[in-house]
Amino acid sequence: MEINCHDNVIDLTYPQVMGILNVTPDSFSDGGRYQQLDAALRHADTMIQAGATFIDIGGESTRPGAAEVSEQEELSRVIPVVEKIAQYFEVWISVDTSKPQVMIESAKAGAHLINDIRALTEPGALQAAAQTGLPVCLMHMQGNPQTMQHAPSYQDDVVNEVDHFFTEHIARCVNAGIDRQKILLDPGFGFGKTLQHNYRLLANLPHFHHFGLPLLVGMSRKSMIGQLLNVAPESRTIGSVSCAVIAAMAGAKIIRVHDVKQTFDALRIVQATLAEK
Ligand SMILES: Nc1nc2[nH]c(SCC(=O)O)nc2c(=O)[nH]1
Repeated sequence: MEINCHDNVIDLTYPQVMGILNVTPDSFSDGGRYQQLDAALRHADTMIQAGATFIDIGGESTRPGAAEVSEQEELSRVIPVVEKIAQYFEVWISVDTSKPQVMIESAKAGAHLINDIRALTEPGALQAAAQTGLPVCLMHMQGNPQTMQHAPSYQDDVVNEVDHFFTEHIARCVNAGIDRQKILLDPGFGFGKTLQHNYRLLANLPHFHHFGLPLLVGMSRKSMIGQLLNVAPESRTIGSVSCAVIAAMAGAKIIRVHDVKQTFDALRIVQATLAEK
């Protein structure tokens, strides 16, 4: 399994690490630390040195209750970082955005992947993503960041509802001219899910392999770990790596994390194990 962008191909036979770079003032676990360009580039370099294949740049915090960010503000946060990382580093650049203009400008600046927690549902986003020609990650979310954690519930089993969501949004993307082989799927841990919903999705990740598309997962330092361990986000590394190993052993191909070195080392163990299956 692989993904490609402008003749860059990433072999996804084994799971890869995506390092999180929040260039926001209010992200839940590292908000404000990388808002300055030099700090952002230093952190990107650290994560690349630690084994990250992707760097995911986010200019809008999606923490429940986080402030909305204007298009201009998000562009001013994200584009300079994309430009400099593309200029100085050999790494796949993912941009975590729902805004069409941020997608377009990021592609021009050298991004390789569009990562949209709203699955290209904002006005103009689908057309913008198709126009860039970049691979896209479609993530499931119930509701929106402001309301999604107010008693999430599913009529059917959460796995079946996420599966239906993927079917619907893959078709929507293909109809808009996006190559099906450029789509990645993500169940959206913590986005409109209870603790049980999150672990039901983790326990049943192999269910989604029937789409024949790479799975991207993001559980790093999230409340699905905090609610079990009762520790602050920066103390959830072991829980996060545990989730990464479970997901990678279940066939997830891209693991989106804060703790790159620890996850990279754990995925080396996973790779040695999967190679002997
Ligand atoms: N694809 C994808 N993108 C994401 N962006 C965030 S922002 C909240 C946080 O990092 O806790 N989460 C995710 C995720 O789970 N999957």
